[in-house]
Amino acid sequence: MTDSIVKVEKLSHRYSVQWAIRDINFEITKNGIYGLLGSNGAGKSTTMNIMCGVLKQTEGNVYVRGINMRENPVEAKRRIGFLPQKPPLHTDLTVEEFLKYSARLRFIPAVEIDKAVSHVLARCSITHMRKRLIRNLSGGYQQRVGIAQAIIHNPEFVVLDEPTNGLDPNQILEIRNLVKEIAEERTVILSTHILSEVQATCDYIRMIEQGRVVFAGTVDEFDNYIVPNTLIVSMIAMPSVAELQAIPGVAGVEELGGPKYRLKFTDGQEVKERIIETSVARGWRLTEIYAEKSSLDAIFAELSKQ
Ligand SMILES: Nc1ncnc2c1ncn2[C@@H]1O[C@H](COP(=O)(O)OP(=O)(O)OP(=O)(O)O)[C@@H](O)[C@H]1O
Repeated sequence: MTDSIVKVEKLSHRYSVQWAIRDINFEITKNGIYGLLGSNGAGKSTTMNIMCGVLKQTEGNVYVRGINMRENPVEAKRRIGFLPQKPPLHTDLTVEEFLKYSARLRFIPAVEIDKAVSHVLARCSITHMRKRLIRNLSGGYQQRVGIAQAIIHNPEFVVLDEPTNGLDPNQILEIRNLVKEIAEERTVILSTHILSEVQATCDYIRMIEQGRVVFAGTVDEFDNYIVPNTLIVSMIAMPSVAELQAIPGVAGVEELGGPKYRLKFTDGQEVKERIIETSVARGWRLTEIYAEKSSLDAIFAELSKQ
């Protein structure tokens, strides 16, 4: 069997005249949780809808385990589970009725449906809710039902479009944990416009802006993408701001309270050595100096500009 779990090749889509996504390429060959990150309107849902075969692309191809979604959608979709941005829940059904219905839609043989439903009820911790009408469930439980229908046919690849959108903080944590659990057995790709969501849940990031992929890598690589340009320093004998500013390479000084400063610098590592040397020479008694990591928000803003 091919190593390629999913491959997106030169994918472009135009709704009317305007391109929603343009030339998206990526391949997933390793299990893990992949975050598709982008601001509103970046093209995440369009990409996911095409990957799952619910929208026909204008150009390009999607392969699931080497099967072309356009040419052989039934076979490709067997391997994919999908939770769209608006979960396809029939709210007048009970949880159990809805999952049985989903199982039939996924061609699960009649004799295996009860077992499949029991399995996903347990997996998503909703067994005790199985007789409840979906419309009476909280947002968090409805989302669990949405995830349960996405994995009812035990797909090896699961696509979740903004799975924590609209949930309260406790529900968000619960859904994140559930996503991590289901990813132990399969590959998951989820979309979000929230940076902390990716950091908390995902192993890898694809960032998409204005319909194009602008970053692909691990969460750590993403975090380090922009070289830090600030240092945090603490000193026992605090110098004045003017004295710090006079050190060549220091472009700005911000007092952080206590014996702590944030120094903006312009010329890489050398400035750190200069600060240490000056501190020793003038008896400032430096206790701490480290480069500050760029916040994900800063990286996001930087990448969005490209
Ligand atoms: N059915 C449609 N008809 C016309 N334009 C559309 C349609 N759906 C999406 N678009 C446009 O395509 C672009 C990408 O939208 P898409 O929904 O894929 O983005 P997104 O990243 O998922 O954003 P969001 O998080 O807001 O859903 C946007 O400019 C959007 O307005």
